[in-house]
Amino acid sequence: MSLLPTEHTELLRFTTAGSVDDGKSTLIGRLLYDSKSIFEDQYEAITKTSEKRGEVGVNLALLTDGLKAEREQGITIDVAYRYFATPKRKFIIADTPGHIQYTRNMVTGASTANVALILVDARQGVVEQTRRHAFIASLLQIPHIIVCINKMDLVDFDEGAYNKIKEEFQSFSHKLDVKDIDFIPMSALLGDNVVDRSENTPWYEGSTLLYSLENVHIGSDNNFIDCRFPVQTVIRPYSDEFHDYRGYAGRVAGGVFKKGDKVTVLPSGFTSTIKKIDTFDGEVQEAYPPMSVTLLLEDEIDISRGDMIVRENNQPENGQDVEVMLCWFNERPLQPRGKYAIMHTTKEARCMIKEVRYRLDINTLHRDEENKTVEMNDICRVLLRTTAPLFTDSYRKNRITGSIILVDEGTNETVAAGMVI
Ligand SMILES: Nc1nc2c(ncn2[C@@H]2O[C@H](COP(=O)(O)OP(=O)(O)OP(=O)(O)O)[C@@H](O)[C@H]2O)c(=O)[nH]1
Repeated sequence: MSLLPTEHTELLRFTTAGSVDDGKSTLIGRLLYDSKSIFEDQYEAITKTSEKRGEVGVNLALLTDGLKAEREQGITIDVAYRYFATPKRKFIIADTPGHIQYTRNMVTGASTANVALILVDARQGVVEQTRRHAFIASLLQIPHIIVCINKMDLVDFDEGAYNKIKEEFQSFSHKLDVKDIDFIPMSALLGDNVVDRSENTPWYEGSTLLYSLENVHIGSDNNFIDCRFPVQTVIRPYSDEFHDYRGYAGRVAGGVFKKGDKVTVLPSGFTSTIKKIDTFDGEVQEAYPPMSVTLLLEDEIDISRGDMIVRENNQPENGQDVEVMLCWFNERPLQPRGKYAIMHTTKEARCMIKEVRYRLDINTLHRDEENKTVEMNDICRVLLRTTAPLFTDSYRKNRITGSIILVDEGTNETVAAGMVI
């Protein structure tokens, strides 16, 4: 039996969040090292660098320092992605810097994550940043949160310290919309409860971080109920062999599509039946998220990029007024009644910010309806008016059909990400 992950091994995406120096880099380094995901030569290189710097022991944070350097060069790469695998799962880590202003980094890194790791320094306890990160994780509907209570070695692995932080976190997280929260006492530096069970926390009955990451149930993180297929490309090869081939390629955003299913195409409203489902590896009988497939229909109907294939009795919202929670990314503040390009699944349109309903203070969750100036990293609720109808679901129901992005047409910069309410 091969111990290497196969292409069918489940993929889990997670993001890390914490204040500066809570130990994110050390934790990722420890995870990679103890799970044997780094190569000997990398380990030798960081051993040498640690010695040269006169550090005691090997500084595992150096493993991610290359990424840090990259990150610091510019805003465009301020979320660094890292990949590792164990025989059980493949992992993609979105590593975001912990600076106070960097809400947008977390939003970028977390929008597709299954799990968010929120680091807390055991000596500091829950701080403003912790609340902020928990709030963003709930806003982005990250299905699982693991609160990593780190640096337990500096509080003598005291159960009381751990319980106090856990209770403090729970006292505000119950107000947030998070389904699954776990707490793990650990020392990223020494490796306690990261990959190996710690002997220093006999009072802790939960699992190690790697065990949780390998076993957390992510199968139901996707929506398998409401059928949504945004058409990305119409495939119509111009060769004799395929002369009657006409397929619609894209990625399933929700539900299960089966051969023989009756479907409806938006916006035209035409109906047809699925004749065949093709993939890169050949024909399949059914398709579900996040598969990339090509659907072939029984009838010749006019379909183009940005259209959506759904079921007649279960359709998304279809309109030009869209209410969203926006996270503003740009240095130029939001322009009330400003016009932006809007991207939603495979569809592009233009929109105007019709009204800012309120700005949210994410530390207090207070809704400010007086001062509605929205600046970088602010979160606000707005009403958008689009030039063409969008087929949306609430973000709560579907993270793909429920998200939008706003782009400044002049500079081509992404200025905001939004979640449909
Ligand atoms: N004693 C102790 N020190 C730790 C632990 N984890 C990290 N550290 C130390 O805390 C400091 C900060 O760790 P980093 O991993 O660089 O922190 P970070 O959160 O990645 O910092 P930024 O990337 O700058 O946001 C380093 O000196 C680490 O050695 C731990 O579990 N115990």
